[in-house]
Amino acid sequence: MLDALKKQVLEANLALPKYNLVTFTWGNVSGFDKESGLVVIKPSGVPYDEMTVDDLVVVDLDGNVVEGDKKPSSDTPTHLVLYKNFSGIGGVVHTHSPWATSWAQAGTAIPALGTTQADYFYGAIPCTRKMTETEIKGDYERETGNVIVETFRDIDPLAVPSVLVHSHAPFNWGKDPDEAVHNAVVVEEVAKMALRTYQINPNTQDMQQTLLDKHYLRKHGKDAYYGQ
Ligand SMILES: O=C(CO)[C@@H](O)[C@H](O)COP(=O)(O)O
Repeated sequence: MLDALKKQVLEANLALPKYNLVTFTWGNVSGFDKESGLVVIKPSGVPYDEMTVDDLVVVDLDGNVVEGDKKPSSDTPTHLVLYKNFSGIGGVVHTHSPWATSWAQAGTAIPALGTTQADYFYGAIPCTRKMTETEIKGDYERETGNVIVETFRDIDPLAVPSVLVHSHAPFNWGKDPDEAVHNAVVVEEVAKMALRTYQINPNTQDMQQTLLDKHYLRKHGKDAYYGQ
């Protein structure tokens, strides 16, 4: 079942080490099939260089395994909360990419300091609040999804396809697994750029609104000149 989606999800998972977004078996990618309401996700703890399409696991939105003989990713509950709450997304990626994870561990949103981030995120990449002891000791993965949804109460997840989970690492999404991985690569790049910008000039002001007013409207407004 879902052979085409399984191929996409496998390729997206194998792209994580290729783009240096993960070490060992860290991170995971899933894909959502709207028609069936089923999710294809990475098996937990399987090395990427050994992973095959037959290792992937198919679950329903309640987390029940529909197909597959391996345990699904330990982060499956987080992916499922995002699919249930962010309509229109078809792929979710979680990594521990070092630069973005550094911002997450600091509990700080990545400010938009330049046009690269403005192009993709039109502003800051948000960081969730710190999770409570109850949330952490409870169903941590499901509560991680809930705190992400809470963070996006006033943010359109289709406009800002990424978040830093406080003290943990980034989650990213997109219309499909491939776009979700693309966004994960960009988050890591802009996280690196922002950190280095502050190293060069600690007084760098957050350019978010300036970029939004000027750059965003020029490149993405009604008179957009960007792209074909
Ligand atoms: O965030 C974590 C662990 O802190 C997980 O994302 C692991 O990095 C990968 O877990 P599996 O997907 O292999 O279960």
